[in-house]
Amino acid sequence: MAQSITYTVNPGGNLRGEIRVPGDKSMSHRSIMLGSLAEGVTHVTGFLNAEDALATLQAFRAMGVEIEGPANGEVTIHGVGKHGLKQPKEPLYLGNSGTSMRLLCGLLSGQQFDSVLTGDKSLESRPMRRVTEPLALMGAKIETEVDGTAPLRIKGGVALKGIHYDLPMASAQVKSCLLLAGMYAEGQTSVTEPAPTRDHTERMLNGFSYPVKREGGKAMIDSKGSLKACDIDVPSDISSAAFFLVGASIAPDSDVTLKHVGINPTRTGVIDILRLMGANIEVMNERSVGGEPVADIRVRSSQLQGIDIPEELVPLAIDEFPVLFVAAACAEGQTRLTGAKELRVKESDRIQVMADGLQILGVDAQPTEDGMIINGSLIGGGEVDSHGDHRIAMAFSIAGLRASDTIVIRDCENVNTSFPEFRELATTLGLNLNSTS
Ligand SMILES: O=C(O)C1=C[C@@H](OP(=O)(O)O)[C@@H](O)[C@H](O)C1
Ligand SMILES: C=C(OP(=O)(O)O)C(=O)O
Repeated sequence: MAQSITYTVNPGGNLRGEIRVPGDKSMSHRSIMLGSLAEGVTHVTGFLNAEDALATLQAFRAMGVEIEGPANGEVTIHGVGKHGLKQPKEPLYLGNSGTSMRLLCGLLSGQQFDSVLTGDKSLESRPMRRVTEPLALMGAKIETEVDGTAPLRIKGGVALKGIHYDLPMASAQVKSCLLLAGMYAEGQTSVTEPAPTRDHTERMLNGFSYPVKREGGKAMIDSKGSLKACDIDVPSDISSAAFFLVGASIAPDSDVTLKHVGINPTRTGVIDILRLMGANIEVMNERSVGGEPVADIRVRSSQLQGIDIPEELVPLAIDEFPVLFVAAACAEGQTRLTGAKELRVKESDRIQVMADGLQILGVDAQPTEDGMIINGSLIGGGEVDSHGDHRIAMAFSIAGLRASDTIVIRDCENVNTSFPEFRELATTLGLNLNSTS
């Protein structure tokens, strides 16, 4: 078992400086998956060297793909083609990573061999029927535990057929799972989403010359294409940048520039929400890198105001709510989030766990079934539990900038799943954060 890490944040301070946060997690996963299935050698730069992305990388190595790196963010993938994966000798262990499990579940349903997907305690308690049910409609044979959780036992050698599926929830993982299965299905597979979600799978498939058609909220794929190796430059992860977008907004006298951040419009809800709250955020040097928009982002302190968060922004900021709740705690007036039930089935129940922690710190935070109501107030000190959820650990670290006393955060080891350099970069900018194990 991983060592238990505790963060201690001394109150106050400000954030100043220019940094580049690590590579985008969603794109790093997909670069390994698609690079492995491509014909030829794919070079990736900016790859996220963190546990979740490495879980995907190891899974493909276990299926016979030669992958060099990561070294300084560079990964070289010797693609085996769409039908070249080999049966893994052992179950594929995917750690804490929901994206790895759900996307792989679709991809492996179309292979000729059987496979088993496992994960840590958190991942093995997350709902998987959202992928196994539509895959079953395509003909896939997958066994789950009785409550629909992993381990997932996937039968190979099954003939998949294309379906149309209306997603019941806005989920890029479910959409991507079905598109990947659709690469092995007879006829067309199409997915309609109830609201836009991150579209890295569609963009990257096109980057690998695999046709994916899009019409409004519908994405369509069939099995006729093949993937051609390409070079991928993964930009910085806006979900990691988000901690500093909030931190520099709430801490007085702050001025931070975040370099080379991915600003795909399906990911920038955090900027929109913070701007609605009155944040001072400047998006500079916008450019396109490998089919994805990228920019440098400057953020300076401001007095945030409470708002009703527009529901259409929820899927576009889905991973940023833990730290947005901290922003709301520092805002003047009330902030209300609705339409965010999905937060309850992430690495932890992010509504309950954030509400519990904020209440311990003296904040008036009331959880609701699908969101939270927060009345801005002073943040005190205390001891909170991240429940092994990386984003909760980092969100409470940022709260320290406006706390009146020390905040102790338990169970922070999973920061390594998405942002191993968090403590180092945060302290470089000015956060008083110590880590002990
Ligand atoms: O497709 C992806 O890379 C992701 C999709 C989102 O999950 P859902 O599809 O479950 O909303 C997000 O929370 C996760 O961190 C990454
Ligand atoms: C929800 C997350 O990731 P995943 O679903 O891949 O575990 C996240 O990184 O916040």
